[in-house]
Amino acid sequence: MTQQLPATMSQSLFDSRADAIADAARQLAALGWTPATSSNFSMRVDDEHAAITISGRDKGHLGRDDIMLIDLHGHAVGTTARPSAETALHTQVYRRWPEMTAVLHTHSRTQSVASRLYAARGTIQLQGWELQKAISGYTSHDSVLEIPVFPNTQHMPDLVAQVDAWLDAGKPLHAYLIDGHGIYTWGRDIAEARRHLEALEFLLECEMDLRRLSS
Ligand SMILES: CSC[C@@H](O)[C@@H](O)C(=O)COP(=O)(O)O
Ligand SMILES: [Zn+2]
Repeated sequence: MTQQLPATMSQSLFDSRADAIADAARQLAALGWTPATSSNFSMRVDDEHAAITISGRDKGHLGRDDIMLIDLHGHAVGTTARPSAETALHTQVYRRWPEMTAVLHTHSRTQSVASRLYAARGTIQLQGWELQKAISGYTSHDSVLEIPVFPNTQHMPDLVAQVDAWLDAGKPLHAYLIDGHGIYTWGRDIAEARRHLEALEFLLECEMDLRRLSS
């Protein structure tokens, strides 16, 4: 793949983002959270651009050539490659929160099963778990951490609209599940996004264990 960069963007900047995405993806794939080419990952590069995984690639074996540049409206920049089918969900985060620089989307079994279990309710309310404090802004296990579960659709504008509606209602949002699909979360840097993802995976496992053991 040939990736032409804008004149104002250095190759080393783009490469550092591509390498960080590939590293994170490899580690998440090793955990079994990106089966069968699923999942997608991105990082902000500057105020107008992000680096994102090319659609359909094996996320456990990404190299620089599997990452491409887009603008914050999801258009390819300097390449004919096709960005992730779910690019609109990444650019939505970058447009809404200038401080966010990484978006991670995975398809673990836990995320997938939890999304189905709680889809009818439309939300998972986590409370009482110490690990809630791994989510930025949460300082106590006592607070309620609410993760919405949106219906799945192949039509990205509908998903984007559901996320917008949640935020426009003034509700906090650090992550969301999509029914039968997976999870999206983000962070001010990729380490924060990973911390959110790992904490949420753990919290969803705990909730489902509790449900299983108390039924
Ligand atoms: C391989 S099925 C999963 C896809 O439909 C999609 O949900 C996904 O996560 C990966 O899509 P991609 O276009 O590679 O970013
Ligand atoms: Zn997906």
